[in-house]
Amino acid sequence: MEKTLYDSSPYAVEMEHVSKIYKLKKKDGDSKSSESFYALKDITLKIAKGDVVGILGTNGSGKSTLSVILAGISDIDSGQLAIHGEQELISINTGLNNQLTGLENIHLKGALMGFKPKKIREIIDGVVEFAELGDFLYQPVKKYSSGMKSRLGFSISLALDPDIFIIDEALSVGDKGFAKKCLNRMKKLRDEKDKTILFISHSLPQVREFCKTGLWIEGGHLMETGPIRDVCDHYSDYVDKLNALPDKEKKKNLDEKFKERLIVTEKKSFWIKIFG
Ligand SMILES: Nc1ncnc2c1ncn2[C@@H]1O[C@H](COP(=O)(O)OP(=O)(O)OP(=O)(O)O)[C@@H](O)[C@H]1O
Repeated sequence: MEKTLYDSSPYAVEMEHVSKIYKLKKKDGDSKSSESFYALKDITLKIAKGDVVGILGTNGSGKSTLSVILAGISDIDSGQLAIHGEQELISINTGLNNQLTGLENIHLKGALMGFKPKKIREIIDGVVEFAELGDFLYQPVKKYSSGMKSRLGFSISLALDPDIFIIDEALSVGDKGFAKKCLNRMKKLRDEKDKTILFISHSLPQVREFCKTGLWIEGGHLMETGPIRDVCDHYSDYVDKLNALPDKEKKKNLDEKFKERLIVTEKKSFWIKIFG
């Protein structure tokens, strides 16, 4: 992945023919073939700096795969990718260290970002205030509920002030009050700073209200990008039609989608003959 910071590119993200392949576990023990699976297939897109993009798609379509690739956590298997700016992924799986306390996690994340201790001390107050975790801050994260982890992860990411926020379903855990507070903060960032925000959510009303651009992925393919209203309408029609299908047809559709993404490679067998 090419990563260029503080450059003059009008884009935060440029992807060309990007594919991501995962190996599948064998179900029948057949050693002659190995199966892999396109989590994303041939994705070409550009995301402008300062855009707020809603990423839509049914379960398993590849949204989280895209989010970890854009966050620089996962490599691509083919194609080209350029990220212009510092990015932070905020997800349910927040990347916190479970053995450390909340406070220690803030120190660790700051240190990993290359911040000096003074700068880390400066951001701690902001994190503590936003997360509202009280004395839980001094408890190991393994004692946290998923909502509390989300609070801490979200607050740390906000304090790190990246150029690109990637929010993967992070607002679907935790209580409504905190989700509202996060959304309000993100709206402020959207309106006042030139941050790029990539927002993955199954809540269409939230996406419609918050985002400018829509990006719809289905079965690992890019279906559509465009104004958020259009993409939401088309996606919503698609989901309605899918849900109206009888169960047998739904299963057929899922099986077909799976087959389209499957890569089967025949392995050659080598026999070594030992002549005595
Ligand atoms: N580490 C992995 N190893 C193998 N397969 C994976 C891995 N991660 C994801 N997949 C598969 O890749 C596909 C895309 O998964 P992904 O999590 O990106 O979908 P998603 O759109 O985020 O789904 P959801 O809305 O359910 O969160 C799925 O079929 C999933 O089973």
